[in-house]
Amino acid sequence: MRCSMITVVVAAAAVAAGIDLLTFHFVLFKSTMTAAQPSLNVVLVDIEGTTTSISFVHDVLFPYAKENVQQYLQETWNSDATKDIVQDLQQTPQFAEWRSTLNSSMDTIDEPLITDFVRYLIDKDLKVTPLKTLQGLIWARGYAAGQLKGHVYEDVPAAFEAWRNAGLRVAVYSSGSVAAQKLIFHHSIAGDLLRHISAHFDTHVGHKQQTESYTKIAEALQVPPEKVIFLTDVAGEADAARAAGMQTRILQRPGNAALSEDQKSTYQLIEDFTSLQTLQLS
Ligand SMILES: CSCCC(=O)C(=O)COP(=O)(O)O
Ligand SMILES: [Mg+2]
Repeated sequence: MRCSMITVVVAAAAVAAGIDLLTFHFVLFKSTMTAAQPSLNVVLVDIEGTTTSISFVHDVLFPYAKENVQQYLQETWNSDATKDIVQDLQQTPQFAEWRSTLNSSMDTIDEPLITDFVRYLIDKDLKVTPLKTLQGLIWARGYAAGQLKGHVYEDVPAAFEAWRNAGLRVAVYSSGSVAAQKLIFHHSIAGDLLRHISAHFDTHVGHKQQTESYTKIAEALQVPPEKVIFLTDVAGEADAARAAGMQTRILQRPGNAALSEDQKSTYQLIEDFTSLQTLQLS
C-alpha cells in the first residue's frame, strides 16, 4: 500500500518533470526486475551429475581406482599417509560389518584384505572419507601419467568464466576429496579450470545431505547462506542446502537420476549452466 502510494507520487513527479509515463513504467519495471534478482556472492557446484557426467565417475574413475588400488597399497604400505588411511578405514562402521561377512577368520590387516575392502566400498559407492582420500591419491597417478582427463560438460568453462567476470566466487562441494576435485578441474578435457575455483569442500566438512555441512560451508566462505547458490543433481542435497538457507538449482544432465513429481515442483530445474551465465554479484 505504502509502496503503491510512493509509486503514484513518483509517477506524478515524473510527469511534471516531462518524463512520459511509458518511459516511467519501463524504468520502474527494470528496477523491479533488478530487485527481484537473487542476492548472490558464491556459486557452489557439485561435481558428479552437475559439472561432470555420472558415467565418467562410475565408468572411468571408480574402475581406475579398483584396478590400481592393490599396486598402490603395495608400493606405499609403509608410508605415513597410507598407514593413516588404513587405520581410518578399519575404524569405519562398514569395516566390521564387511569383515563379519567373510568366511576367513584371518586377523591380519594386509594389502589384499584392504584392497578387497576398498573394492567393496567402491562397488557400493559408499562416500567414506578415507576411501575418498585414497581414491584421490590413486587418481593422481592416472592424471600424472596422462591416463585420465577430467570430464566436464561443454557449458561449464563458459559459466565459470562468466561468474568470475561478474565478481562471483566459484566453490566446489563434492564427496570426492579436495585433492581429487583439484585434479579433475586442473586436468579437464577443457583445459585447466582450477584457476576459476576459489574454495573446495569435501566430506571433512560433513555429508552432503546434512544441513549442518552447508551452514559450515557458508561460515567458511564468510557469507550468509542466502548469498550462495548450490547447484546439484541430488534432491536430498538440495533439501539440505535449502534448509541451511542457500538458493538451489537441480541439474538434469543426461544420465542423471529421475526426480519425483514432488521434487520437480519443489525445485527449479535446469538442463545445464547456460541460463545461469548471467548471474550477478549482488
Ligand atoms: C572429485 S571427482 C570424484 C567424485 C567422487 O568421488 C564422488 O563420489 C562424486 O561425488 P559428488 O559429491 O561429486 O556427487
Ligand atoms: Mg552429484
